[in-house]
Amino acid sequence: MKNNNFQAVKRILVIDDEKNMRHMLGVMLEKNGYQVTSASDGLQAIDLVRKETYDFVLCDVRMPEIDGLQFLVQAKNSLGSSTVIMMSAYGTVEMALEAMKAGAYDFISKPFKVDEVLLTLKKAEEREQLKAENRELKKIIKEKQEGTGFEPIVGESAEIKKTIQQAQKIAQYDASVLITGESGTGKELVAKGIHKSSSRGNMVFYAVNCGSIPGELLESELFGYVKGAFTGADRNKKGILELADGSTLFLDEIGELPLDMQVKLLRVLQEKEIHPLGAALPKKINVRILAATSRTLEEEVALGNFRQDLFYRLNVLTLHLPPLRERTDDIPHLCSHFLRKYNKKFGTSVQYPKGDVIKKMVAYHWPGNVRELENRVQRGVVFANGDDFAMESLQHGFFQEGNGSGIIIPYGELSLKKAQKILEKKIIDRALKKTGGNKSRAAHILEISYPSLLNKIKEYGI
Ligand SMILES: Nc1ncnc2c1ncn2[C@@H]1O[C@H](COP(=O)(O)OP(=O)(O)OP(=O)(O)O)[C@@H](O)[C@H]1O
Repeated sequence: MKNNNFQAVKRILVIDDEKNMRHMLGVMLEKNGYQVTSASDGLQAIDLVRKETYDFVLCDVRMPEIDGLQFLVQAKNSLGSSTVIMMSAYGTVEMALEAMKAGAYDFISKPFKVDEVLLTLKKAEEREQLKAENRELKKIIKEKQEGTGFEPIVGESAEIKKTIQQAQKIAQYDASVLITGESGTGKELVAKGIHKSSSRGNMVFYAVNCGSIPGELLESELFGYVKGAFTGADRNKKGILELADGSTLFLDEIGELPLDMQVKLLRVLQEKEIHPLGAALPKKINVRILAATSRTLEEEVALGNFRQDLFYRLNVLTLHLPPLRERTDDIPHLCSHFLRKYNKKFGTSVQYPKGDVIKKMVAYHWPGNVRELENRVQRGVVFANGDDFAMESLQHGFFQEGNGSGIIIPYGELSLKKAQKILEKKIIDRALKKTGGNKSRAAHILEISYPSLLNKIKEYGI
């Protein structure tokens, strides 16, 4: 584990095979306020930079075992933002220049004066400070130009504001996220926001719906394959996990992922590596997984459809998107937003729906959530009469539940048992609709136990 703690004192690693040189540099640098660590060869230095973070590395060019250039190449991934300065003796300047091409900041020629070393370090420090300021300014400009990534999410309700606040926090941690919520509540929109406002925000956002790819294609789509892996594999193909290397992958409907794929995904999360079909060796990748589900994964775990270990892995940072019926304050804002969107798209100027329609919309249970609202507004614009919103697009289906009980007992049925079953089936149906398929909440509304609801669902084939 790297120690990346903030340090006010600058840390420096001196790599030189000459003991006297290490000693002289150590004394001189410590006297000037640096915290010095020494390594007598490149291999030992690689080990050190893997474990610790250094602000500067002063590295001799010519050394036994591996030379300074080889050290630079082999330690590249571990050096991070360390500034490397090469020390070259007579005859190794060429190599020092090569090292600069490979990423070293500067070189100083041996023998050098103490001031020369200090001046080079000072220059490098100033450059680092300028770079950091530049990064900060770029970030501010980017945020000003593009916003934080959550602007497309419309809503003024306390619920959605809280969700966005949580999402903004979550975005800063480079960990997997599980986003739950009924279909159409905006899980993908929030995932995009998390990606955009994260450190990976400049990269392309990748998304896959696990339920929409046939099982037999899923593995090659996600993990890729090498030429000859199976009949028809006439070239290497990168999977989406590899394409998303360095970026974010949104896995929608993760609950639909077949069990064998769940094992493979767990490996991605644990080992940070993928194994393309037919490949001899695994490949290291660095992808941030944002998974979403409209199912209750705890239930899927209990039913044996979802691996518990994968669930725990994903369930570290979670975000729940409340259904639209639980944040009805958003309805008028969303309605205006979609009206503007489709007026712009179709070049129309359809007016906001008149009358007490908003009241009715607020009372409706919105099983398809924001997506349903968007579709209804779009239809209202398309079928508008002049500038008058087509009201039937909003009203259709709104009052279905109010038209009588909707429960039909066959004429002449005298068995109380059978009538009770019909009634039970209908009420369970209704409760499941009301909770968007969430069985534990449905059981609560129905005032029966969860296992009893599962039994009835099975019995009635719901
Ligand atoms: N708060 C919101 N503001 C604006 N548009 C929204 C909002 N929430 C959802 N939408 C829109 O509604 C549609 C559905 O959203 P999205 O695809 O993000 O939902 P989802 O929860 O991922 O759905 P599913 O589970 O079915 O994939 C999209 O067109 C999205 O842009």
